[in-house]
Amino acid sequence: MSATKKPVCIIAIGMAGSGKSTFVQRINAHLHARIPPAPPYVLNLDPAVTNVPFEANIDIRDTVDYHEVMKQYNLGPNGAILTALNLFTTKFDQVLDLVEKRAESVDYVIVDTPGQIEIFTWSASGAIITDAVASSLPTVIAYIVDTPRATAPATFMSNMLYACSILYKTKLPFIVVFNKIDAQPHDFALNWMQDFETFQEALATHRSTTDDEGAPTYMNSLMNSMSLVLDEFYKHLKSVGVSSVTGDGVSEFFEAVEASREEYEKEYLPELARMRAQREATLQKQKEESTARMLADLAVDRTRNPRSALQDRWNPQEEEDEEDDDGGELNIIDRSEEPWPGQYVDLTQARRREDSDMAWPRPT
Ligand SMILES: Nc1nc2c(ncn2[C@@H]2O[C@H](COP(=O)(O)OP(=O)(O)OP(=O)(O)O)[C@@H](O)[C@H]2O)c(=O)[nH]1
Repeated sequence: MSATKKPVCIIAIGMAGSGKSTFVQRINAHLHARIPPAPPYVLNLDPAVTNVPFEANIDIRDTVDYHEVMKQYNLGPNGAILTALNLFTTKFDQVLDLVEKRAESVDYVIVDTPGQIEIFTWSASGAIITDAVASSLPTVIAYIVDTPRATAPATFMSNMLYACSILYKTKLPFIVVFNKIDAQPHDFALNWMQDFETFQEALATHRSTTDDEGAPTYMNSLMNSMSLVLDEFYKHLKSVGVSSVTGDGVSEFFEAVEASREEYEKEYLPELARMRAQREATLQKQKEESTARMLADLAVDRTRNPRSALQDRWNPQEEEDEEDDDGGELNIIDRSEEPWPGQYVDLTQARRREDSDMAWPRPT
């Protein structure tokens, strides 16, 4: 790896049971088996997972105790996963520091995300982590699909709509990983993606897409329209078929990752720079507008009320006089340094104290 070449970060996202953890284990093993070995840097962001089938370099479970979060905040499982992720995100700068220290020696950083997909994809923490990683390393989303389950057109469509929403949210290079091809080859999915009419036929012949009288159901017509929308999304999509169990397709996956690195550099980075410049320009414009508004308000006030405006002007002489009065400093009084701090003095009983030079009034 050249000194300037940064590692690619692969963020593995997928519905529960899609085989995400098995996939992460498989690509981890694949990189270890390379000649020479290229062990990746692995992050586990799932606080609730009991067994991680791979050796994670950074594990959220070492930082946050998910069961303790449940108890302390009185939360259910999903709330606790989200809270654990939020807590971990507050320390994510340290994680990035550790990752950056390894940037010279690793080719890949792999991130496994919580099993409940929406906790990562639709939470502020997920967005913060993704943005933080993507602004320092070339980053690609690996969206894992359970291929045997996606043979039902409706499941396929909902998976693809989800993928599409993540793509539009992150704007990062995206690889759809059709997993479990040992159990179900993914050519049907490629067909559906290349030719939407084939998908519509599959929809029409699928039992649940017609009602009792044989007319297309609401879901059927919705999905027909959606497949037209998704057609555009499919055109820009990389997809590979993988078996996390046998290792089939893993090399093709890494070819897609390398292509994604180029895509990140050509498309995402300039876009990121453009967005940052735009954000700064907007902020600057807002600042200028609010200053101009304030000055305009002041001008109106002065025209309406010229006498008080005159009095309100800064007079350096006045300031000098004031400084003379109190030495120009705010005096902080520390009462604990008084001779008898906070002491109640009964004047009728007062006796002269040795260290006092005050003449106390005597009762008559
Ligand atoms: N046949 C086959 N089964 C697989 C493959 N990948 C994963 N599985 C199985 O799918 C099930 C789910 O796999 P996990 O890796 O636990 O899935 P996950 O998405 O991490 O699940 P969560 O822990 O809920 O996030 C397990 O029984 C795996 O053995 C594959 O490529 N082929």
